[in-house]
Amino acid sequence: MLQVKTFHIEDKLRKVHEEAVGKNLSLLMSATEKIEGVDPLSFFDQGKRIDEHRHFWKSAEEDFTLVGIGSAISISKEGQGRFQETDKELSEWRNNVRQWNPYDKKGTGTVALGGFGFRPDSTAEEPWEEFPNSNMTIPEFLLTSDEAGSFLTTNLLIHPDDDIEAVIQKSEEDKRKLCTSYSDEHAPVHLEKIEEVRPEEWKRTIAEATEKLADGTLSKVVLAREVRLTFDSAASITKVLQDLSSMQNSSYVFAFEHKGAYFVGATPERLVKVENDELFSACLAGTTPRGDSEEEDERLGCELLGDHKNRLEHDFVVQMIRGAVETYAQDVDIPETPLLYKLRNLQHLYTPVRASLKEGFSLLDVVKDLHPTPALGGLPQQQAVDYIENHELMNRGWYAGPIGWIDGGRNGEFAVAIRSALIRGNKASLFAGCGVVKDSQPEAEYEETKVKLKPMLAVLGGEE
Ligand SMILES: C=C(O[C@@H]1C=C(C(=O)O)C=C[C@H]1O)C(=O)O
Repeated sequence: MLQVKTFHIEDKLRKVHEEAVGKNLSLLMSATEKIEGVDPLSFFDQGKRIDEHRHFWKSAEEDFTLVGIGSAISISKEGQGRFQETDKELSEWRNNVRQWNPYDKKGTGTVALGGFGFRPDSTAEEPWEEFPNSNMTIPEFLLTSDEAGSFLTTNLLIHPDDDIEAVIQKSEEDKRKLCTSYSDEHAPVHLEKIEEVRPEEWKRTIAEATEKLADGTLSKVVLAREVRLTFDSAASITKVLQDLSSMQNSSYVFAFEHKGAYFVGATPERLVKVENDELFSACLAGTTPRGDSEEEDERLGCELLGDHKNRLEHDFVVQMIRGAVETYAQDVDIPETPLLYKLRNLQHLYTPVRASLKEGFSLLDVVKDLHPTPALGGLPQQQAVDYIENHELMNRGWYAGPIGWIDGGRNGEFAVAIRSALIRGNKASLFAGCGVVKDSQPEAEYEETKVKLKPMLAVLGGEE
């Protein structure tokens, strides 16, 4: 067992409980301590002994991991106001928190992790029955790891009628379990069946969309499809996260658990990040495969940079993101021409966005206006979203929605939940989509989605 240095928070808990009794009010307590020798994946794995509500987040560009176990505060909203209502409720809890956090570290303390479904109004349709429309959770136990070390935050909602000694004992036991390194073997799954959901019909929807696009009502629409897998046994999410982390460079690796179902993936696409009031977004649209040799890879990259159809798809995203960011930020810096963003199986056109967040706005304000960008929805936004609702052959649920975290100090990051799968026991649904413009070819788009499915397929027993 690893030796973990922790400070004890008993006295703090007793003090908060006394106050809760005195005021006859539930109070949120948050205490952050520095710990050593805890591996984030092990912490996640051990979390299943404590609560079936776990979150995992690894940043794409830096060594920064968050793991949340259990929930002190869980906020689920739906409808057009879901981002702002979530923001408001989080602020109310944070304004009233009894907090001990001697570290000035982003991603510690009352961090909320979670995500929002693609549509504001979608209900729990198959296969998303376990997932609320949106959920942001302040976990009971949060591990924050970066190159400077690891921090453990305990967030507990203390009620006046709690048996505080029992609460103290349980939280100490839970922490001990979480900080014990895992010994279980995590075997890969064996794939028994792959079922593409109506591939020929999907290609026909692409052809129909190009007709609609040719008449000018829509400029771009993103259409996705689903592939269903069956395994010989339940998939180990720890193993899936481990493999995604080692195989997928430049990608956010994530898992969100709700009632035994897991939304897992490795997405390359940042929606927006705010750190020290600096705002970063990214335009990612336009796709080609990686080459087998260096020369071929370079040739494919050059062709992508010069390809009219892909540049058009990409420019729609740049224009829209610029407009949304300018509302909330100043000194907006967006290069004129895109770069290449190279992943293991694919390369994308990529334009980074940098700006300064204006005072008085929060990360979720920006998320509300950015989502969905034309990289996931289309243009004009509402017509494209309605077109998707009426024509796509699957329920998006959280696929292509914003997922991420936000702390109490205006720092946080949201990515777009693509290259993802919903896993439940020995079954999984994988999702992948592509931007359709008037010149798109159904067969080429089908092939593109096949490559986009590879990262998840490869860690679920399929071929890469
Ligand atoms: C919709 C997806 O990817 C999006 C579509 C892209 C494209 O059409 O070129 C590229 C990156 C993503 O913005 C997906 O992977 O499911």
